Amino acid sequence: MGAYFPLFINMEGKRVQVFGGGKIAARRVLTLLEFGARVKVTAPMISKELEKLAEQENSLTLEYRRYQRGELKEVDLVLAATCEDKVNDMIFMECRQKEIPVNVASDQEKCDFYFPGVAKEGEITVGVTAGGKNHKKAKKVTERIRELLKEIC
Ligand SMILES: C[C@@]1(CC(=O)O)c2cc3[nH]c(cc4nc(cc5[nH]c(cc(n2)[C@H]1CCC(=O)O)[C@@](C)(CC(=O)O)[C@@H]5CCC(=O)O)C(CC(=O)O)=C4CCC(=O)O)c(CCC(=O)O)c3CC(=O)O
Ligand SMILES: NC(=O)C1=CN([C@@H]2O[C@H](COP(=O)(O)OP(=O)(O)OC[C@H]3O[C@@H](n4cnc5c(N)ncnc54)[C@H](O)[C@@H]3O)[C@@H](O)[C@H]2O)C=CC1
Repeated sequence: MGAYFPLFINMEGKRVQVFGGGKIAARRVLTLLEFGARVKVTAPMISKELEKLAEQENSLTLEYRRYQRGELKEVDLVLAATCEDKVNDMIFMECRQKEIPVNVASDQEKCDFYFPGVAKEGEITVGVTAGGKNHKKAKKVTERIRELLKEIC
């Protein structure tokens, strides 16, 4: 497959539902909040990091429960980041059926979009992806761009 086009989306007020409340969810929720999204995290266990964040951020709500098949409605974007591959697959299938853009953290084949490494300085925003093929390289490049932006912006 060819490279994914870097579309820059207005996330202000968009409703994002994140399944899973672990390490990966926390990193991504933090990024989404910076861009003005309204985020709901649904998971039986939610990390301390996310709990602290929810105390400070009105745009973040936490739901302590498992994903339920058929539950998705009035959602603009979904991230499936549970540690259960089967659950992530079920979320993926429901999103496909309801035409909700979805990212499955455990399976690069099941991503309508990749979650980029983000470098932001003032009005400049850079998103980095290796097209699902090399998250380590994406991370390295993002870090270098962050340094560069600090220097020149
Ligand atoms: C395909 C993608 C799917 C998606 O969009 O969900 C995906 C998939 C996977 N990542 C895995 C592991 C890790 N990913 C990271 C970090 C990042 N991963 C990110 C994006 C993406 N990761 C998507 C596009 C990737 C691309 O562009 O090619 C970044 C850019 C953005 C973000 O997640 O915030 C962020 C770096 C930016 C930053 O830090 O700023 C770390 C932490 C670290 O490296 O420190 C680890 C821990 C492991 C380690 O350390 O090895 C595994 C598990 C299997 C494995 O270990 O290989 C899979 C599953 C699979 O590959 O199928
Ligand atoms: N894309 C990426 O950058 C990376 C992706 N991964 C993948 O991401 C996924 C999550 O990784 P971590 O955050 O490290 O896991 P974690 O173990 O820290 O968190 C897992 C979360 O899933 C929740 N969960 C379990 N069953 C659930 C259900 N039925 N419904 C809703 N939530 C449920 C747990 O309560 C917990 O909050 C894994 O599938 C892993 O393979 C892992 C590393 C990096």
